[in-house]
Amino acid sequence: MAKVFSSFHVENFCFTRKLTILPNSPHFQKWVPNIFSRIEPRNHLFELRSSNGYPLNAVSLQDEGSAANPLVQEVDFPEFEKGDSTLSITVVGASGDLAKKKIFPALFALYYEDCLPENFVVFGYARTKMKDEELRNMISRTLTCRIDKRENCGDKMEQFLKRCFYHSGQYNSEEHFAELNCKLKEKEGGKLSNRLFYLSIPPNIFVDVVRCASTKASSTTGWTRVIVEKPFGRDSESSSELTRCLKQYLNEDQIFRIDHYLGKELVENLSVLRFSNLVFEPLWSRNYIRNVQFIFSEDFGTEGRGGYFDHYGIIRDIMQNHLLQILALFAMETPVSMDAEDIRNEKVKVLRSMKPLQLEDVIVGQYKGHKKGDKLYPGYTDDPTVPNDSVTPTFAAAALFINNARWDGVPFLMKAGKALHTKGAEIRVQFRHVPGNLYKRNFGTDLDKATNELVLRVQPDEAIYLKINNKVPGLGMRLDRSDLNLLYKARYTREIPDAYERLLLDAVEGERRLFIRSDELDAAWALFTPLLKELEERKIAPELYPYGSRGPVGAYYLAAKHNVRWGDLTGEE
Ligand SMILES: NC(=O)C1=CN([C@@H]2O[C@H](COP(=O)(O)OP(=O)(O)OC[C@H]3O[C@@H](n4cnc5c(N)ncnc54)[C@H](OP(=O)(O)O)[C@@H]3O)[C@@H](O)[C@H]2O)C=CC1
Ligand SMILES: O=C1O[C@H](COP(=O)(O)O)[C@@H](O)[C@H](O)[C@H]1O
Repeated sequence: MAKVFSSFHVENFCFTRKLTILPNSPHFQKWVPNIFSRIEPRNHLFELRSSNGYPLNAVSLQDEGSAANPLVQEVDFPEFEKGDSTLSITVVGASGDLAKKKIFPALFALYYEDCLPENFVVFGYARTKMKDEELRNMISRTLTCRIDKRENCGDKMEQFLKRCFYHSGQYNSEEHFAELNCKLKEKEGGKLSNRLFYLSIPPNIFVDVVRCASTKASSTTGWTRVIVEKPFGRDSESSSELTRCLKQYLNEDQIFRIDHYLGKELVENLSVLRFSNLVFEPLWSRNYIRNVQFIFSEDFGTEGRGGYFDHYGIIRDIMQNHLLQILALFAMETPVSMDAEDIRNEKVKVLRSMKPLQLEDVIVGQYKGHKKGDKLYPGYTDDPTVPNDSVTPTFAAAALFINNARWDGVPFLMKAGKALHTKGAEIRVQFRHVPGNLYKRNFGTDLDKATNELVLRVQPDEAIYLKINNKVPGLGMRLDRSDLNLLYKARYTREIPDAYERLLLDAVEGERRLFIRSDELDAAWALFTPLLKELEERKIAPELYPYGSRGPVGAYYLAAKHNVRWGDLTGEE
């Protein structure tokens, strides 16, 4: 008979029990049985951080149920010895930019934080010939991450590097993946093994790798999962074809399509802000919101990635995925729960309710060379890997609409560009004017300056601030716009994990909430594909803007057409 308890503390827990959530707790009904999965502290009752038999270190569970009405139950579970399973993470494309910049640092940070199971190994796989030692040198040489300044970083790094190995092979060679399989088995030592492959490679070789890895290097005892980087296709057709090909070798639940913006702290917080604060959700509709802006800006060009970029352009690189995903989270209806399927169901509904994008809803731009002082900044087409007559946009602004009861008529504006004056990403919510505003004359003729604005600064310097009108202290009545400001670095001492850390951990734990489901992807492509076709078939010339500027003026006209004034990432108004 299962033992029932209402409060529980676990120290160095080694998967000797399973906790299950009783059915009288509706939030938890979908909790996956059989495995220990991370439960988000979504009802503030638990935080479990482990999966599939891996040790949990110093986890504290607190249950607010009572003995009469318990929420947690301990049930029998076959005893597992500590360390009975292994996890391998194979980074395919280990010699590449993303692997060096993001994936290895994220793995090290997870290791440092004790988030990875006791038995885990990292394999690098690529064509470049390298010995294990060379991979280790590459990792330690290029590794910069938030852990750098921490205590014991050097010792931890030594331990981490001992777990890193390399295998050189072709991406379409079953034989080479069979060799990798042998090396993996050797490290696993006959234990139950779970395998995660991270495809950090150009998309044209995704299918080859998935074929070889799934036929020759899948786990035979545990799970096999594959993280697929973007771009996931270039349009509806190629994306469906890619999904079809991958599904010859993998089930949907093995595919983790990553969009690293979903792993950013502020983006994760969007749902918390909306659904756990009474002050926001009632305002979250056309009744109070005038427009919403999603802004992405980089102060550098496509340096070093021109060849890739020219095939995709900024709409595919940033808008169709990162900004659209944030928009969907922003605009979705309240999900039944915070479970992956419930959230993704709501996001798909938003995407499918969107008005088809037309040429008139978009403006495109491309940066040109610009001399500032002594320094000459190159234009996009100065890159030798980019054709001189390329019309690929490095900047785009778009006005999108959601045809549903909540958002009818509200412009959702997106703006994304490279080689602009600043780097940052923000969500800006501009509220309507106060009807019959008693202080109208204090604002002169520009009532826009009097409206409230909620800003979620995704990066850099994560912050949430609300612009409100306030009386300037003193005699007389003068108003100004001030900020209620939640600046993360002032409020929290904890470091913000990199998006790749969060997403890698989620993939290890089988948490799919922040990964893209295939129907979401279809809906996202359905929205952008006709527009992209038209832009490309008609070879619409982008408006040129100088490197380091604020982008094409066309973006201002587009916004003005919808009665919108862009917010400024630098805070200037
Ligand atoms: N870099 C970034 O900031 C971001 C990248 N991405 C995506 O992540 C993936 C990896 O990106 P990134 O690391 O920049 O890519 P790279 O161009 O650096 O490629 C990664 C590795 O793949 C191999 N490779 C490169 N080109 C080819 C080719 N034509 N045929 C076969 N193998 C090739 C190379 O390894 P070897 O020659 O040793 O086999 C290379 O080291 C891509 O899908 C990219 O779109 C997504 C977001 C950001
Ligand atoms: O996916 C991509 O994202 C990066 C920007 O990511 P960030 O986390 O540094 O903001 C962008 O530079 C790249 O072009 C794009 O492919």
